[in-house]
Amino acid sequence: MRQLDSTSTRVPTNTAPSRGTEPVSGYAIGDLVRLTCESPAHGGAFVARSEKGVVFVRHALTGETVQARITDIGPKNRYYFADAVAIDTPSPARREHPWVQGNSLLTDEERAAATGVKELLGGMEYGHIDPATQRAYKTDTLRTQLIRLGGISPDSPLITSLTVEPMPTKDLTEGDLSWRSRVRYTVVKTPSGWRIGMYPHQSSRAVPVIDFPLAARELRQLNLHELDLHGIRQVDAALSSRGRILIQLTVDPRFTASEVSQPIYRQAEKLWGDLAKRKISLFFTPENRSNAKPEYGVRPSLRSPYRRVRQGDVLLGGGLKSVTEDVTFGARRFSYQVSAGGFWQVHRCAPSALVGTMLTMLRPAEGECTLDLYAGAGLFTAALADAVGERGTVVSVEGSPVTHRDARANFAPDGAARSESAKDTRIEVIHGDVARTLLDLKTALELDELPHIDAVVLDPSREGAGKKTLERLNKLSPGRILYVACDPAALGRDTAILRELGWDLVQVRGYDMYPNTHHVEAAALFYRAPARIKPRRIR
Ligand SMILES: C[S@@+](CC[C@H](N)C(=O)[O-])C[C@H]1O[C@@H](n2cnc3c(N)ncnc32)[C@H](O)[C@@H]1O
Repeated sequence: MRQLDSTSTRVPTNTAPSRGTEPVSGYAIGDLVRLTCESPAHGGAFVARSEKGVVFVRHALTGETVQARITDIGPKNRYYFADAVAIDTPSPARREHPWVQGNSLLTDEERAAATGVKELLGGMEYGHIDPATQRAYKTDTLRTQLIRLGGISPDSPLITSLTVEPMPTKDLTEGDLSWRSRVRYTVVKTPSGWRIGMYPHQSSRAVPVIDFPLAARELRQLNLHELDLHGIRQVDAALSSRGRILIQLTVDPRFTASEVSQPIYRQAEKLWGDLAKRKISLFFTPENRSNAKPEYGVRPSLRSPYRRVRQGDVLLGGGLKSVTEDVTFGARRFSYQVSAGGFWQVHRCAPSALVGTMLTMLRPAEGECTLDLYAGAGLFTAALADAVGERGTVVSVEGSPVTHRDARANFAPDGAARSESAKDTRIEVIHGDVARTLLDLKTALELDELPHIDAVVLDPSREGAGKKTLERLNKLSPGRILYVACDPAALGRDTAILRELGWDLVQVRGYDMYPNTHHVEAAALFYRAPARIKPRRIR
């Protein structure tokens, strides 16, 4: 552990500036300062006030006095960013960080001795906090964004009864770790070859990563850091609910997939044995497909059964370029095709938890017309179709071409994601931008090509849906909206817009879907004002 001698190091304290004194000059990057941390800020740092301005301290806890190294400076020296490197008064909620590369209390030398890499990595910025306290911070963040940005009263039962709920850990091997069924690494050049890498916080220079405890055990056991990934730009590894592993390797545009795939395949065989037997597929695909050189008929290995691949792609090992994901909710089971590089929820328990939440909050009923906006491969589409049945309708809208292709396959007449009761349900799978598609849906409503819309699921990416999309959605006069949010600030902003448009927030739930990071998921139900149901919390 880092030993700091505060008498020999410049360590200002965060006492308030006395009136009439000269303005103090700012901190410099690398300065070591002693600070007392207050509440968590959106983004994972903790607010500390000093005579030189506000400092956002990462790797700290509320109430702790820490010694922190300044890592970045905001405009006009108005605020600073710092990493806690030693703790003077540890919080009882502090625990040892489970990841050497993410532990800010180790010195560069200690991290380098353990892993060969000295830099501190992001991606697990709440790893030093016990899980209950992490959830308390996330509850606070969610409430704050709904109050400050969404305009909800702090006294509203929506706020006072809101708590971020834990995700089930039954499928996890190590409690609140190993929840990621998907991991993405960049590739970095090192003296020993090209290795998987991650970015330190606020850095554009990636460094090698040796292990990542949030990844599923099956993915960690691959020891991907041992592969020399010459010619690869990015690695996306996925573990399916059926235990298959699909690794997409995005090929640097200076190479072709056939050039780089064989050396990597040979290393993979040495590391993992027979890939087909171990159900591991390697899928090499050009970074920018439009620039990819056509490679007619290139099949570097015939050990795996022949599968159709696009020109320029190479598929080895288990021979899969998509996996099947099974999601169960109660007695129901939905199956989905998800391609390499296509969107799927990263927490292994998230798909079933989110489907359950959607069904209990939105309550789609037989015969209803529903929209699934930002639908991905159709996680909610399948459950909506099952609920509305053969007399009902689901319109599923997704913008990414790869993920849209998955949705099309999933909801084809014989698609795997259609349950028995959804065999004849009208499911429109649309590829397009949500805002743009809402204009087409308005026309379809006017032409009676679509029945009145009863219920909407809205699950946008981190930036939220935004004003244009919500205004257009409002013009369709749907009955109720379930907003699934992965960013509390975006949910706060969009809540304010919906309220201005005449919608009431009637129920909200939060989930700790990204343990050991500061991220949090929420589901918020809106009814057209005046609310048709009383705010309450459904368990
Ligand atoms: C948070 S994901 C949710 C996907 C899905 N609901 C699920 O849970 O699996 C958001 C999805 O919206 C898509 N997306 C983002 N912006 C979009 C836009 N403007 N129009 C259409 N789709 C968009 C992304 O490709 C991504 O698949």
